[in-house]
Amino acid sequence: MTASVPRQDSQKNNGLSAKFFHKLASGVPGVLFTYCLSADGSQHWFPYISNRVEALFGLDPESLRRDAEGVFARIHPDDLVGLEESVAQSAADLTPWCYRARLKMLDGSYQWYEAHSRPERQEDGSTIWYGQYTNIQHYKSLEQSLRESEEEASYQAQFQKLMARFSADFIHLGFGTIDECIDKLLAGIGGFFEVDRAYVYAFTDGYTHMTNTHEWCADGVPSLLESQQKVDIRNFTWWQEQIRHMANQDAVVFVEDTRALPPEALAELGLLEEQGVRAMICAPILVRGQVMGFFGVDSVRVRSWRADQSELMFIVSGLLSGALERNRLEEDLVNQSVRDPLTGLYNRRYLMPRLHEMLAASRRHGERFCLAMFDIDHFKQVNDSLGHLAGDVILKRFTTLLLAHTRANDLVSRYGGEEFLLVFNEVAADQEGSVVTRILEAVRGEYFRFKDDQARITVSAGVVCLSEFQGARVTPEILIREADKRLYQAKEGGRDCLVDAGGLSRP
Ligand SMILES: Nc1nc2c(ncn2[C@@H]2O[C@H](COP(=O)(O)OP(=O)(O)OP(=O)(O)O)[C@@H](O)[C@H]2O)c(=O)[nH]1
Repeated sequence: MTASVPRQDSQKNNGLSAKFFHKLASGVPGVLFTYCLSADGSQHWFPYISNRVEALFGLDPESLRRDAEGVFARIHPDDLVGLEESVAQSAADLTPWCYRARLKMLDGSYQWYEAHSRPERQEDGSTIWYGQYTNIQHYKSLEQSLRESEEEASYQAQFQKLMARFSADFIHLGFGTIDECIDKLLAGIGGFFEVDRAYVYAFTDGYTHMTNTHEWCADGVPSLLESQQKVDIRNFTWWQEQIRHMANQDAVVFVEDTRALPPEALAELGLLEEQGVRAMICAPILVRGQVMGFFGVDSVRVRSWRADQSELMFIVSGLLSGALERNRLEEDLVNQSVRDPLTGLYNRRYLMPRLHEMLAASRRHGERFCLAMFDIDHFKQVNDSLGHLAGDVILKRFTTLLLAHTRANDLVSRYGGEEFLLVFNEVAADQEGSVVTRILEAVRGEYFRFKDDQARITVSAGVVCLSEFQGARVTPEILIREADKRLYQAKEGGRDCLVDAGGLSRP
């Protein structure tokens, strides 16, 4: 359809009716036309096209009567091939030609038009269509906004569904499963928001440091969890300001392009650049009214967040806040029931089931451990001479010494009044005493201060190890009874000493 040939006006002989027809055509909203395509498809023209084509597209009807190319040049490039194919098809089988395409208007914008026409074959083999095309932009816009609102409704519905699922997970949270639940939530939300990272951070008191506690990363996005432990944020001026906003105004931190951050965020920008973060949103996590941390999402590209993204972030951070608050309450309750309030050490209620578990594990895997029972010597005298409060201070100080001379995975508990029980992994043969010896020596060298008074105390210990029982079935009660018996022997032996399988020794 490239060549053009001058044509005679086929309606030349019909002056009167043509005049009438022009009037009629100028009254209808669309463009009326007859369109002719030569038999070989090489030439096309509009024998008639109503004058509105000039007002709408600035095209001269006269020249279109010779060559239709002017109209075709106005068709949106994405619609042109399909339109030409549909014309060829209609010419081949003489089915009505109906098509929707975008046309370039006088102001340069594209608007949707819909054409309806019927073809007729001419004697010379050419095809002529009689029809009209009308502007359907209004319907298209309506259709588009309908589609968008449907998509929006389905987005909202999916988000609600996701939240409902995670709320149920958090409500039925089993003890010790909160981390797993948070990880699942981050994965679900990260995927839904189509972000590169979703995470939870915890602040230290006074907002001096922050630690990444949970993280989800999209495929191929590197994890930051390990590098984001105890990050010193004291020099992050801008970030400190954001924390204040989160705390006071319940605000979210909303960043669509990190490079547009204000100049005072220079240090923060350095860190974000290092991490490859270009956009982020963070919402506060509040526990008991305090900002304890934040929930955030990152994008490695600049991002235009949804207008309601802040609200959605708040819904997620609210869910996290509730779950963390409840979890903390439960942990407090459990702690209160298994910890001694004076020293903070585990009590007997915690110790006994743990010992059962350790013995069962030892039967399965052959792990050995030892048990040392300590008792402060002449503690009654300390109480009597310095007072009960001074006695308490000594018990607390002795606890600190015990913890300082044991390892994190040793089990330290307050067994009774001034009796403490230490369970520690069996060390090399003949070395069992060394852990206990160190503690006895540390206590002996310590000045216990209370107001203006100071006291020196000693402790005695009875030590028993699992290996002594050579495979015989052992219970926690048997072990404790044996340790207690040896402790008594240590007291009998003059105190400030320990008794183990090898007998009494005084370090
Ligand atoms: N201050 C204080 N004293 C406690 C606490 N629990 C137990 N005691 C005291 O610890 C003392 C233990 O005394 P005894 O069992 O007679 O033994 P002891 O004086 O330490 O003598 P030996 O064990 O034989 O060296 C008692 O006076 C208890 O009242 C506590 O929580 N605080």
